[in-house]
Amino acid sequence: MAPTKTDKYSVIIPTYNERKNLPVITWLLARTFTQHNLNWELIIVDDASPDGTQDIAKQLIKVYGSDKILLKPRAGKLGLGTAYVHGLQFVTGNFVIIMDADFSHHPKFIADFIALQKSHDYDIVTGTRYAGDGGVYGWDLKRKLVSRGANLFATVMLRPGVSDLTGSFRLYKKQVLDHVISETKSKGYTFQMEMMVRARAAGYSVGEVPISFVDRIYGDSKLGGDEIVEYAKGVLGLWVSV
Ligand SMILES: Nc1nc2c(ncn2[C@@H]2O[C@H](COP(=O)(O)OP(=O)(O)O[C@H]3O[C@H](CO)[C@@H](O)[C@H](O)[C@@H]3O)[C@@H](O)[C@H]2O)c(=O)[nH]1
Ligand SMILES: [Mg+2]
Repeated sequence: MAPTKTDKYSVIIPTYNERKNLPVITWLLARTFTQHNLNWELIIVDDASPDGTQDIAKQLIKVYGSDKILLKPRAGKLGLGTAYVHGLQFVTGNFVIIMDADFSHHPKFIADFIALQKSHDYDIVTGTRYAGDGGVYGWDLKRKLVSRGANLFATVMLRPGVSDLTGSFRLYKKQVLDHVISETKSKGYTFQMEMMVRARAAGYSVGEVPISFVDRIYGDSKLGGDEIVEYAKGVLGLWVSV
Protein backbone atom coordinates (compact mmCIF):
# COMPACT_ATOMS: atom_id res chain seq x y z
CA MET A 1 0.00 0.00 0.00
CA ALA A 2 1.36 3.44 -0.92
CA PRO A 3 0.77 6.70 0.97
CA THR A 4 -2.54 8.28 -0.06
CA LYS A 5 -3.42 11.88 -0.83
CA THR A 6 -4.95 12.25 2.62
CA ASP A 7 -1.81 11.03 4.41
CA LYS A 8 0.21 13.81 5.96
CA TYR A 9 3.56 13.53 7.71
CA SER A 10 4.24 15.98 10.54
CA VAL A 11 7.88 16.20 11.57
CA ILE A 12 8.61 17.44 15.09
CA ILE A 13 12.17 18.67 15.61
CA PRO A 14 13.19 19.95 19.06
CA THR A 15 15.98 22.48 18.83
CA TYR A 16 18.43 24.00 21.22
CA ASN A 17 21.19 26.02 19.56
CA GLU A 18 20.75 24.56 16.08
CA ARG A 19 21.10 27.76 14.03
CA LYS A 20 23.70 26.21 11.74
CA ASN A 21 21.92 22.90 11.24
CA LEU A 22 18.29 23.97 10.79
CA PRO A 23 18.39 25.41 7.24
CA VAL A 24 20.04 22.34 5.75
CA ILE A 25 17.92 19.80 7.62
CA THR A 26 14.81 21.69 6.48
CA TRP A 27 16.02 21.70 2.89
CA LEU A 28 16.70 17.96 3.01
CA LEU A 29 13.27 17.28 4.51
CA ALA A 30 11.55 19.38 1.86
CA ARG A 31 13.48 17.54 -0.85
CA THR A 32 12.64 14.11 0.52
CA PHE A 33 8.92 14.82 0.82
CA THR A 34 8.72 16.57 -2.54
CA GLN A 35 10.57 13.75 -4.31
CA HIS A 36 8.08 11.24 -2.91
CA ASN A 37 5.08 13.47 -3.51
CA LEU A 38 4.00 13.48 0.14
CA ASN A 39 2.10 16.01 2.25
CA TRP A 40 4.21 17.28 5.12
CA GLU A 41 4.84 19.94 7.72
CA LEU A 42 7.72 20.68 10.06
CA ILE A 43 7.10 21.76 13.65
CA ILE A 44 10.14 23.33 15.27
CA VAL A 45 10.05 23.34 19.08
CA ASP A 46 12.79 25.73 20.13
CA ASP A 47 13.55 26.32 23.79
CA ALA A 48 14.71 29.94 23.66
CA SER A 49 18.07 29.05 22.11
CA PRO A 50 20.52 31.88 22.72
CA ASP A 51 22.18 31.36 19.31
CA GLY A 52 19.26 32.79 17.30
CA THR A 53 17.74 29.48 16.12
CA GLN A 54 14.32 31.13 16.13
CA ASP A 55 15.41 33.89 13.74
CA ILE A 56 16.48 31.20 11.31
CA ALA A 57 13.17 29.38 11.79
CA LYS A 58 11.30 32.61 10.96
CA GLN A 59 13.30 32.98 7.76
CA LEU A 60 12.49 29.38 6.84
CA ILE A 61 8.79 30.12 7.30
CA LYS A 62 9.17 32.93 4.73
CA VAL A 63 10.91 30.62 2.27
CA TYR A 64 8.80 27.46 2.58
CA GLY A 65 5.49 28.97 3.77
CA SER A 66 3.65 28.97 7.09
CA ASP A 67 1.66 25.89 6.06
CA LYS A 68 4.93 23.91 5.87
CA ILE A 69 7.04 25.32 8.70
CA LEU A 70 5.66 26.05 12.15
CA LEU A 71 7.70 27.57 14.95
CA LYS A 72 6.31 26.63 18.36
CA PRO A 73 8.81 27.99 20.86
CA ARG A 74 8.96 27.67 24.63
CA ALA A 75 10.28 30.18 27.13
CA GLY A 76 13.25 28.16 28.37
CA LYS A 77 15.21 24.91 28.06
CA LEU A 78 12.64 22.40 29.31
CA GLY A 79 14.07 19.16 27.88
CA LEU A 80 13.43 16.78 25.02
CA GLY A 81 10.48 14.72 26.26
CA THR A 82 8.26 17.69 26.98
CA ALA A 83 9.33 19.27 23.67
CA TYR A 84 7.59 16.44 21.80
CA VAL A 85 4.49 16.76 23.98
CA HIS A 86 4.42 20.47 23.21
CA GLY A 87 4.94 19.99 19.46
CA LEU A 88 2.28 17.29 19.24
CA GLN A 89 -0.49 19.77 20.06
CA PHE A 90 0.08 21.50 16.73
CA VAL A 91 0.28 18.43 14.51
CA THR A 92 -2.23 18.32 11.64
CA GLY A 93 -0.95 15.11 9.99
CA ASN A 94 -2.06 11.51 10.61
CA PHE A 95 1.59 10.45 10.97
CA VAL A 96 4.27 12.04 13.14
CA ILE A 97 8.02 11.76 12.65
CA ILE A 98 10.35 12.77 15.45
CA MET A 99 14.03 13.40 14.82
CA ASP A 100 17.05 15.50 15.82
CA ALA A 101 18.15 18.68 14.05
CA ASP A 102 21.86 17.88 13.96
CA PHE A 103 22.08 15.40 11.02
CA SER A 104 22.50 12.42 13.31
CA HIS A 105 19.18 11.47 11.73
CA HIS A 106 19.37 11.87 7.97
CA PRO A 107 16.06 12.68 6.27
CA LYS A 108 16.88 10.25 3.46
CA PHE A 109 15.80 7.38 5.75
CA ILE A 110 12.29 8.78 6.05
CA ALA A 111 11.27 7.26 2.72
CA ASP A 112 12.24 3.81 4.10
CA PHE A 113 10.29 4.46 7.32
CA ILE A 114 7.18 5.35 5.34
CA ALA A 115 7.47 2.39 2.95
CA LEU A 116 7.93 -0.07 5.83
CA GLN A 117 5.04 1.44 7.80
CA LYS A 118 2.75 1.16 4.79
CA SER A 119 3.76 -2.39 3.88
CA HIS A 120 2.88 -3.81 7.34
CA ASP A 121 0.55 -1.10 8.63
CA TYR A 122 2.94 -0.71 11.59
CA ASP A 123 1.88 1.54 14.45
CA ILE A 124 5.47 2.69 14.89
CA VAL A 125 8.63 2.51 12.80
CA THR A 126 11.90 3.20 14.56
CA GLY A 127 15.36 3.80 13.21
CA THR A 128 17.87 1.33 14.63
CA ARG A 129 21.61 1.65 14.98
CA TYR A 130 21.86 -1.87 16.34
CA ALA A 131 20.47 -4.16 13.63
CA GLY A 132 21.17 -4.85 9.96
CA ASP A 133 23.30 -2.18 8.30
CA GLY A 134 22.71 0.29 11.13
CA GLY A 135 25.63 1.88 12.93
CA VAL A 136 27.11 4.82 14.79
CA TYR A 137 29.80 7.09 13.37
CA GLY A 138 31.84 9.75 15.13
CA TRP A 139 31.31 8.77 18.75
CA ASP A 140 34.25 7.99 21.02
CA LEU A 141 34.44 4.60 22.71
CA LYS A 142 32.96 5.89 25.96
CA ARG A 143 29.84 7.27 24.31
CA LYS A 144 29.44 4.08 22.26
CA LEU A 145 29.67 1.97 25.39
CA VAL A 146 27.16 4.15 27.24
CA SER A 147 24.68 3.78 24.39
CA ARG A 148 25.18 0.02 23.93
CA GLY A 149 25.10 -0.48 27.68
CA ALA A 150 21.89 1.54 28.01
CA ASN A 151 20.22 -0.54 25.30
CA LEU A 152 21.48 -3.83 26.65
CA PHE A 153 20.39 -2.99 30.20
CA ALA A 154 16.85 -2.13 29.14
CA THR A 155 16.68 -5.11 26.76
CA VAL A 156 17.67 -7.58 29.44
CA MET A 157 15.43 -6.05 32.09
CA LEU A 158 12.35 -5.34 29.99
CA ARG A 159 12.57 -7.52 26.83
CA PRO A 160 10.65 -5.18 24.53
CA GLY A 161 11.89 -6.92 21.37
CA VAL A 162 13.19 -3.73 19.76
CA SER A 163 16.91 -3.37 18.97
CA ASP A 164 17.35 0.39 19.53
CA LEU A 165 15.46 1.68 22.55
CA THR A 166 17.23 4.97 23.14
CA GLY A 167 17.28 6.28 19.59
CA SER A 168 14.89 9.08 18.72
CA PHE A 169 14.35 8.81 14.99
CA ARG A 170 10.83 7.41 14.77
CA LEU A 171 7.57 7.47 12.87
CA TYR A 172 4.28 7.04 14.73
CA LYS A 173 0.63 6.90 13.79
CA LYS A 174 -0.63 10.12 15.33
CA GLN A 175 -3.17 8.48 17.66
CA VAL A 176 -0.58 5.93 18.80
CA LEU A 177 1.84 8.70 19.69
CA ASP A 178 -0.94 10.55 21.56
CA HIS A 179 -1.65 7.44 23.60
CA VAL A 180 1.90 6.38 24.39
CA ILE A 181 3.11 9.88 25.19
CA SER A 182 0.23 10.38 27.64
CA GLU A 183 1.45 7.37 29.62
CA THR A 184 5.14 8.26 29.57
CA LYS A 185 6.52 9.97 32.64
CA SER A 186 10.23 10.52 32.01
CA LYS A 187 11.48 13.66 30.38
CA GLY A 188 15.11 13.62 29.24
CA TYR A 189 17.06 10.84 27.58
CA THR A 190 15.02 8.12 29.28
CA PHE A 191 11.96 9.29 27.38
CA GLN A 192 12.61 7.31 24.17
CA MET A 193 13.20 4.05 25.98
CA GLU A 194 10.10 4.46 28.13
CA MET A 195 8.00 5.32 25.06
CA MET A 196 9.05 2.13 23.31
CA VAL A 197 8.62 -0.11 26.35
CA ARG A 198 5.13 1.29 26.98
CA ALA A 199 4.20 0.98 23.29
CA ARG A 200 5.15 -2.71 23.29
CA ALA A 201 3.33 -3.29 26.58
CA ALA A 202 0.21 -1.75 25.00
CA GLY A 203 0.53 -4.18 22.08
CA TYR A 204 1.51 -1.74 19.34
CA SER A 205 3.44 -3.12 16.36
CA VAL A 206 6.93 -1.80 15.70
CA GLY A 207 9.01 -2.00 12.51
CA GLU A 208 12.73 -1.22 12.39
CA VAL A 209 14.81 0.50 9.72
CA PRO A 210 18.62 0.31 10.06
CA ILE A 211 20.09 3.83 10.11
CA SER A 212 23.60 5.22 10.21
CA PHE A 213 23.75 7.68 13.09
CA VAL A 214 26.42 10.30 12.52
CA ASP A 215 27.57 12.48 15.41
CA ARG A 216 26.89 16.19 15.06
CA ILE A 217 29.41 18.47 13.36
CA TYR A 218 28.09 21.79 14.73
CA GLY A 219 27.39 22.29 18.43
CA ASP A 220 27.52 20.02 21.46
CA SER A 221 25.55 17.03 22.70
CA LYS A 222 23.58 17.67 25.86
CA LEU A 223 24.09 14.19 27.39
CA GLY A 224 25.68 14.24 30.86
CA GLY A 225 26.32 11.97 33.87
CA ASP A 226 23.05 12.93 35.55
CA GLU A 227 21.12 11.70 32.54
CA ILE A 228 22.78 8.28 32.76
CA VAL A 229 21.68 7.91 36.39
CA GLU A 230 18.17 9.06 35.45
CA TYR A 231 18.10 6.48 32.67
CA ALA A 232 19.04 3.61 35.00
CA LYS A 233 16.32 4.71 37.41
CA GLY A 234 13.87 4.81 34.51
CA VAL A 235 14.63 1.23 33.45
CA LEU A 236 14.25 -0.03 37.02
CA GLY A 237 10.99 1.90 37.44
CA LEU A 238 9.54 0.29 34.31
CA TRP A 239 10.79 -3.12 35.36
CA VAL A 240 8.67 -2.80 38.49
CA SER A 241 5.59 -1.29 36.83
CA VAL A 242 5.16 -2.52 33.23
N1 LIG B 1 13.60 22.09 22.48
C1 LIG B 1 14.63 21.43 22.99
N2 LIG B 1 15.45 20.72 22.19
C2 LIG B 1 16.51 20.08 22.74
C3 LIG B 1 16.79 20.10 24.12
N3 LIG B 1 17.92 19.34 24.33
C4 LIG B 1 18.30 18.88 23.12
N4 LIG B 1 17.46 19.33 22.15
C5 LIG B 1 17.46 19.03 20.72
O1 LIG B 1 17.23 17.63 20.62
C6 LIG B 1 18.02 17.04 19.59
C7 LIG B 1 18.99 16.01 20.19
O2 LIG B 1 19.90 16.66 21.08
P1 LIG B 1 21.46 16.29 21.12
O3 LIG B 1 22.07 17.13 22.15
O4 LIG B 1 22.03 16.35 19.73
O5 LIG B 1 21.36 14.81 21.61
P2 LIG B 1 22.42 13.64 21.44
O6 LIG B 1 23.32 13.66 22.60
O7 LIG B 1 23.02 13.63 20.08
O8 LIG B 1 21.45 12.40 21.64
C8 LIG B 1 20.72 11.83 20.58
O9 LIG B 1 20.95 10.47 20.55
C9 LIG B 1 20.49 9.75 21.70
C10 LIG B 1 20.66 8.29 21.46
O10 LIG B 1 21.91 7.86 21.59
C11 LIG B 1 19.01 9.94 21.92
O11 LIG B 1 18.62 9.29 23.11
C12 LIG B 1 18.67 11.38 21.99
O12 LIG B 1 17.25 11.52 22.07
C13 LIG B 1 19.21 12.09 20.78
O13 LIG B 1 18.55 11.59 19.63
C14 LIG B 1 18.71 18.20 18.88
O14 LIG B 1 17.92 18.60 17.79
C15 LIG B 1 18.78 19.28 19.98
O15 LIG B 1 18.85 20.58 19.46
C16 LIG B 1 15.92 20.86 24.96
O16 LIG B 1 16.06 20.95 26.17
N5 LIG B 1 14.87 21.49 24.35
MG1 LIG C 1 22.94 14.87 18.60
